[in-house]
Amino acid sequence: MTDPLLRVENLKTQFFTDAGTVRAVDGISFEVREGEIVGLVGESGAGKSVASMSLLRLIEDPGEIVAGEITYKGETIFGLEEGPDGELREREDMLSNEEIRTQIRGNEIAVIFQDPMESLNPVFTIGGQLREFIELNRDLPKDAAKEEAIRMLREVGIPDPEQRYGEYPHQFSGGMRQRVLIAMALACEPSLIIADEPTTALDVTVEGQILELVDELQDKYDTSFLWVTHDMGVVAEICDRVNVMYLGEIVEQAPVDELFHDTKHPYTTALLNSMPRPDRTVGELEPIEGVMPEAINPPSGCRFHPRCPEAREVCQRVHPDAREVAHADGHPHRAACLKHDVFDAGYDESPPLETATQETAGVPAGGRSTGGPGGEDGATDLKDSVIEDGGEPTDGTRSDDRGETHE
Ligand SMILES: Nc1ncnc2c1ncn2[C@@H]1O[C@H](COP(=O)(O)OP(=O)(O)OP(=O)(O)O)[C@@H](O)[C@H]1O
Ligand code: NI
Repeated sequence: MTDPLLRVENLKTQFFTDAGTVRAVDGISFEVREGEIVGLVGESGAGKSVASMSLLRLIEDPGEIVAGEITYKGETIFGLEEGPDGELREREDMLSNEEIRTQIRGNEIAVIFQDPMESLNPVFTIGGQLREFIELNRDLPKDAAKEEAIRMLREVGIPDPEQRYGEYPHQFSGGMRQRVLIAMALACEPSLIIADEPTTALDVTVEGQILELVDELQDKYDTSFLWVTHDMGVVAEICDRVNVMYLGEIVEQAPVDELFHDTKHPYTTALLNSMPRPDRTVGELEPIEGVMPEAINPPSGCRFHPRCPEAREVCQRVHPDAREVAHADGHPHRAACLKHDVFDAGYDESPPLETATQETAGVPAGGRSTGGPGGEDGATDLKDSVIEDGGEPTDGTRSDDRGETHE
């Protein structure tokens, strides 16, 4: 296999606040290969945005990348080595801020954020901003840049682009503005686009259209994406492979079909069970019990154990790293859960823990069995629907969960 486009190894990003050290990203490893759409999914506060900002070294004070390695096309975006004094220092071959700004950002790796109004200036026309961006980044004369801007607007499905070119951001709908940002991201033909919840603020129909557009453009330009979302429905729609994040860690990593059909981490199961689906009424949804703890003081052992229906005593003590538990489509399926044999942690012999989830899960109406050896029926349920209904696992009900899971 060829080298991945982007390789992230054991990345740690922390914020040094008065209240303590926030371990926002705590040792994550993943790759994005050429032409892939890779998901980063998890609840609010999991560390998805901090992880994606770290990739372009956009973390600001009091935050800092404290460990790990980020490699893009063989270039070191971040890396540490031990200096002569024994202290860690930045590696010599690490790109400078200037190099990141001029050679990587925009040209090689573009970013699309959730709120287009943050990226678009309200006092300049859409076309003017896009043209200027193209002029600066592609070294084209004004006329050619304008032509290219109009072409890009058409490419992302803005009707009547010559006309809309002269309009201001407030004259565009949310979905149209997001299309403009996609045009801007694509304008320099980057190899990788990092998209941080770019469709979260949109209604479901518009979101669907944008996801379709991304799929099309991805096919055409062979751009790779790192797609950040809290929504498993979005993951099912566009991702090839997915990383599930919980409290700063990647707890499961697999090709998307494999993740949905053969879920290996109870947190992923919980995320999938909390996802609206056409075959379920809202009343049948099972919200994940409890709230994610603070990243300042994460729980001992497995960080998910206080909320996990399958937690055993050992899960309080032993911290699982993500290990390969299966292999699918030429990719490893990794999970950080002690119940798997590869951990050899004595899970089977360990007494079940009384977690909040297990107490409430006993209520018959919930339909979910208590933890213990047979506690995987959540996952079994899911096998029947999500993928089999043709990649449309969600419907109009999806917007319902937005307010609750994001912000
Ligand atoms: N500037 C900052 N100072 C202190 N803590 C921060 C800062 N930025 C982020 N954090 C913390 O880092 C952790 C991860 O935040 P992050 O924004 O990456 O989560 P997320 O997964 O993107 O969530 P969401 O879905 O809400 O966007 C959180 O605990 C957050 O409070
Ligand atoms: Ni975020």
